[in-house]
Amino acid sequence: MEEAVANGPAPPCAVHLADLDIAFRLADRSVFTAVRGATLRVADGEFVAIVGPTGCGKSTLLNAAAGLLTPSRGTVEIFGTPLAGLNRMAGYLFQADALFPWKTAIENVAIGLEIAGTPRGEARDEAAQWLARVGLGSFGDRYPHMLSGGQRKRVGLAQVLIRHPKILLMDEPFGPLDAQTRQIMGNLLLELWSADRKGVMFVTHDLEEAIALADRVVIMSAGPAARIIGDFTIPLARPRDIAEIKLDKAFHDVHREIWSMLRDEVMKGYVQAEAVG
Ligand SMILES: Nc1ncnc2c1ncn2[C@@H]1O[C@H](COP(=O)(O)OP(=O)(O)OP(=O)(O)O)[C@@H](O)[C@H]1O
Repeated sequence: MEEAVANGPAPPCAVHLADLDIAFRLADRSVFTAVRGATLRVADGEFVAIVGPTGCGKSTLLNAAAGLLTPSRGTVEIFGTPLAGLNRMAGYLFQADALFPWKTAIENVAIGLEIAGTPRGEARDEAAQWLARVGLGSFGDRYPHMLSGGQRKRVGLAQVLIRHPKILLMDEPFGPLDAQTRQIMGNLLLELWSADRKGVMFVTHDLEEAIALADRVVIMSAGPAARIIGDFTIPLARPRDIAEIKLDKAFHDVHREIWSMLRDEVMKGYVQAEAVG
């Protein structure tokens, strides 16, 4: 039951995954249960990071929230409505670039609006504003291969945010970037998110990144049949600077607390990966 607040019932969660089992049928017809009994609520405007050992099921859980796969048990609700098909309230940012190589940066950012029916000139104007917001105001005419990895991520972020999704689903979005660029992108993400808070599910294997960004960090156990085994509120004030917050004593305290749980699962994850490999 949703918690009641002073002025009536609490508003529905942006994402509510309730008791999900997610299973895959393998080539030999056997069934592999990747996730079992996972329950996760992401409130509107809340930034939740999901961390766990490699291969535990983080992307699988995100894909269930995206409507890209159907759980074998349990329910997915988006703002209180059961999800049927693709989650059209969500914007996705994945590890791999999703830019069209034959379109310029500004065309890549504008395309979502154009497809939704916004006249081309208007879509371009808005795309130019978004490119400026992500620090690429003078790069609109460049094709993706003329941009650095970090710049392509900025274009990707603008491409998602221009459509004003109500929820952001992010799967290791800064994974391929070097450490400094990751920090810069993390700060940019926090700046944009703070200006217009949405519910965020952010998958990462990097506990430091998760703590620096999120309001809550959720820990998954090693698979198969991975479960959510920890849910930590991050007691760090905002606004945050990703580099500076990592020097904070409170950051170290919460990192130690979460890592004491995560460490064992990471070790199990490696043992299982070696056994399969
Ligand atoms: N389509 C599929 N068919 C069969 N098994 C799958 C499928 N997709 C994922 N899996 C398995 O489900 C488990 C969870 O995969 P998932 O990609 O969600 O893990 P992850 O935690 O995101 O991993 P990583 O941190 O390495 O990216 C893995 O054992 C994976 O091999």
